[in-house]
Order: sequence, then C-alpha cells, then structure tokens
Amino acid sequence: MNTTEDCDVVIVGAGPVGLMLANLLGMYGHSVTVLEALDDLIDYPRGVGLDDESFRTIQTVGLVDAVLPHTSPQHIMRLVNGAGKVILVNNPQTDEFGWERKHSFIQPEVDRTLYEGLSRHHNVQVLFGHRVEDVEEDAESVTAIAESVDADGQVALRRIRARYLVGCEGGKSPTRKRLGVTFEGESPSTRWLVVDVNNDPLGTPNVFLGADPKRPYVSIGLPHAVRRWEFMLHDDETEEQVTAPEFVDNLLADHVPDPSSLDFIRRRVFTHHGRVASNFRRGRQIVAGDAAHLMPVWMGQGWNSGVRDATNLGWKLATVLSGQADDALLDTYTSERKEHAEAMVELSMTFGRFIKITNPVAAMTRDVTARALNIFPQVKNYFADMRFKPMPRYHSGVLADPTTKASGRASSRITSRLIPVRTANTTVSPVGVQFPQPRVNTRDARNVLLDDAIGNWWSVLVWGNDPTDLLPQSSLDKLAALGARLVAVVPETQREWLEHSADPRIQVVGDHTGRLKKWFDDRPTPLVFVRPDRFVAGACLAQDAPATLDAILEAMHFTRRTDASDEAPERVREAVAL
Ligand SMILES: O=C(O)CCc1cccc(O)c1
Repeated sequence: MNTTEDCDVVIVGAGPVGLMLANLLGMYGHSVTVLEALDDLIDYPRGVGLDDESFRTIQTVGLVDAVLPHTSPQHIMRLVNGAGKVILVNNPQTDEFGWERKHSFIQPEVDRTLYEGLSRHHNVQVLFGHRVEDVEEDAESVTAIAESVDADGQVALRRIRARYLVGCEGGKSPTRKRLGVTFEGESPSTRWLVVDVNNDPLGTPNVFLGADPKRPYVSIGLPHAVRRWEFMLHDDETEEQVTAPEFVDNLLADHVPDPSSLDFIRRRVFTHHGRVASNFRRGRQIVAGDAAHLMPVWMGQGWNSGVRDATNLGWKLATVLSGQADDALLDTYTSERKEHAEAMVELSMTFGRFIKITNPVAAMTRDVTARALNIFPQVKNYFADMRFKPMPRYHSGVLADPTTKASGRASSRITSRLIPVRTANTTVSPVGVQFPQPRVNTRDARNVLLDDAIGNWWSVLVWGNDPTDLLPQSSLDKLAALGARLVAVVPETQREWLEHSADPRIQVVGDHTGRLKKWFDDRPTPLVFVRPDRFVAGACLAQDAPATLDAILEAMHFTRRTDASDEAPERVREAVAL
C-alpha cells in the first residue's frame, strides 16, 4: 500500500443513501469513491415504501424512467382488527411535489438503478469487497484505509484520501462510532419475522396491518408479484424455531391456501429501533441514513429518511467543495435534518405501540375508539391524507425568514415588511418548507414538471414579473455568483408575451394548471429563493429581495468566490449564461 488515491468525497456503504449521494455529487461534477464491504448490492427487499419527496430526488438525478417500472403508485395502508375489519385507512391523494405521496417499490431493483446511474459519471467509482479498516483525519483531508481480499486470498490495502467522508453503512455505522456521538432512543425487545415470497399467491395490492392481539401481522402486495408478510414473535419463540419451514407454513396457513407452494425469497427475524445520533457531523466525517437514525417500519420512512439526508447533504457538500461556501455550511445538515428524523422516529414508534397491543381488552378499546373516530370526517381524513406525517419544515439552517426568530443566523437583519394581510390570502410564511412542483409550460412550449424547467441548482421564482426588472444589479451579480437561475412564473396566457419582452437570461414558465397562482395567492411573498433541494430558503416582497438574499448568503456561509470564469462550477457557468 504505497499510493494514495484522491477524490472529493469517500462514501462508505453502497446502500440507497450512499448511492443517491454519489449520484448527486457526480451530477454536480465532484469525484467520489464508494467503498462497500460486500461483494455486491443487497439483493433482498427491506424497505417497501417510496414517497413523493424521494421521487423528486430521483427526478433530480435523472433516473425516474428507470425507477418507475419497479414501483406501484397509490399505495394504500389499512389497519384491520383481529376479525379482519378495516378500522383505519391511510390513502393520501396529494401530488403537490410532482409525484404521488406513496408508492410501494422493490428496493433491490431501485437500489440497482441508482448504482447503474453512476456509470453516467466518469468521476464516480464504486469499489465492492472493500472494508474500511481505519480512517485518518487531519486539517486538510480524511483518508479511508480499505481492505480487500482477491480470489487467491491475497489481502490488499488501499488508501483513499478525500475532503470529506460520509458513512452510509447502516445502523451499526463505524463512522458514527468514530464521531463519538450518542445514538439516543429505544430498541424495544419485540421481534418480527419477515417473510418475502416471489410468486404472490394472493395478488391483492396495498398494505394490511393486522392489529390482531393474538399475533399482530403485516401483509403487503409489492410490484413484480412479490408478497411481504411480517409476524410479531412471542418472547418464548426462538429464531431457530420461527425460521423453520413448518413454523412459517403454519403462520401462513391463515393467509394463503397452500403455503407449501411458495417461492421464498427470505425469512428473517428483526427488531425495531428508534434512535437518532446526537450529531450528524464531526470535522470531515459525516453520517447519513440508518447510520444517523433508525426507525421502525410503520410509516415506510426508513429508505425515504435516508434519501432526505442525501438530498440535504448533496448540494451542501457540492457548494463547499467548489469553494462557494465555508465548511460551516455542513453544520446546517444536522440542524435541518435531525429534528425531522426525530419526529419521524417518534411517530413510527407510537404507531408500533398501537399495533403491537396483545392484551385483548386494550385491543378492543383501541379498535372501538378507532372506529368511533372514523365517524368524524375530519378525523377520518386526517388519517386518510396522512396529515399526521411530519412534513419537513426547517426552523434553522440555510433560511432567511423575517417572520420567525429562530431561522438563519442573519434573518434578524431583514426588515420585516410582509405585505399587509389585506393584499394576501394568508400570512403563512413558506420559508423552510418544500416548494410545490406542478407541471408548467416552458419557453419552448414543452410541458414539464417544474424542477425540469428550473434546473438542479438554486432558483429565484417571481410571480408575474421579470426578476431582472425587480432586482438591483448588485443582487443580480450575487445570484450569478451563486449560479441561481432566474424564473418568471406567469399564467399560461401571458407566457409567450413575456418570452418576447423579458430579459433573455430568464426562464419563463407558464402556469397552465393555476396551481402556482394559488400558491402565490396563499402566501404574502411573490418572490421566493428555492434551494437545490427544493426547500424555500427565503420569501419576500420584491423590495425586500436584496436584504433577504444577503441573509441567505450569510446563513450559508457564502464566500462570494465564484463567477462565470473557467474555474467556476459548470452549474454556475450554465446559470450565468442563461
Ligand atoms: O406505508 C408503507 O409504505 C408501508 C409501511 C410498512 C408497514 C408495515 C410494515 C412494513 O414493512 C412497512
């Protein structure tokens, strides 16, 4: 081991989070080495739910067409009691972020698509069969020392030096242990047996959560004729017992006429955990996905929470690596993601307690209460629409919100001059939440989802106006240095007219569905700064835009280094050339 290979980021673990992060960084032009201890990707299903936010990131990395065939939209979840009667339904109908809120999916196929997507990026490599044995960190770099064993049993060590290392190697994450942070929460002792089969003998779609006090169970129809069952285990049942074919056939006898004809993918025992790391970063090492937080399966949020981490971290790493911001920007990864991960863990743990009830009297009380609550449409819709799912809303980080005290560190400098209530439908600030994604028409009359029109980096969206008419040259220069795309959003009726009269550098989008008009009508902020991860960093009146922009740049520790020169990242040059 004499040589050291260099790259921008070492990712440890070729699971979905590592692969998604590698896709994002590769797309932004950075070099990545992914080190995976296993010889290949894991080939059996684990996560089964893919949500709209993850789909949006899959869209960002350009892999939607390859992922869609491994998904089913309108993924409904029903809670049934011991007699098989439905007591709660969860069937959200919204597509506000451009995609159905819930899909089922085949994780090994989607993970493989993410892996194959990396071949588009010459600067990204995945090394299977490479176990990280040691990590050295100094002021300038972090070096992973990885061991591999060839077919003849020869052991080789490889040194990969990078600016940052991201541990995406699951709940037992050695990276998290090296950070020395705590992994707070609970690991209830309840065990579950998971049984996946290939030739689904039922054929019914969707998820059934069987709140049967005798033995709670789960039955899920997945794409490609895969069926998943999960059975809660009693304390006296050993792993050896419950994975034996006769035991499994016995459990399945209540669900399928002939269990003996099933083509089993896997039978495995697992326990749920509800834990969150106290910090997701220390120095040059960062954790993401299960390495940073573990949650029970009930909300289908394990895979999605990891993808949210990658989405949050990807653009921040890209910004720091290209010199646009100081590395303090990376601290906002913990402050933004940890709170939401905690909320998701808490919700998933609560749901688990609700399903796992084995005391018959307590179970009956639960069922009667749930059915009684269903009589009230508001309660019924609350569950059906999944309004109990905490949507990410950042309160501190790369934000500038004059309406809250706790936003980005520079927010207090913004003059708080929101439109008087009489000229807006509400006074709710959109700062810290995701911007919606309806379909729009573009300059060349293509009908696309909004993100495909505004690109994969920063954008400034203005309702009904040409941003170059509203913003002073000093702000336009800063936005050019940031690489932000300027977007005028107009009713479709005005699109062609504006295209002819507006500054040629701006993108004009026609709101033919009226959804964006409604969004801007509902908020007192006709100018919004949208981050690369689609969250609103700032929103204001046009006249407040210069101060809001300055506050955002300060909150992201912007260095103002970049311009449209040859050294500028490609995305900046593209935006400036618009
Ligand atoms: O809603 C979903 O995406 C399914 C969540 C779920 C529920 C129960 C077990 C399991 O493995 C996933």
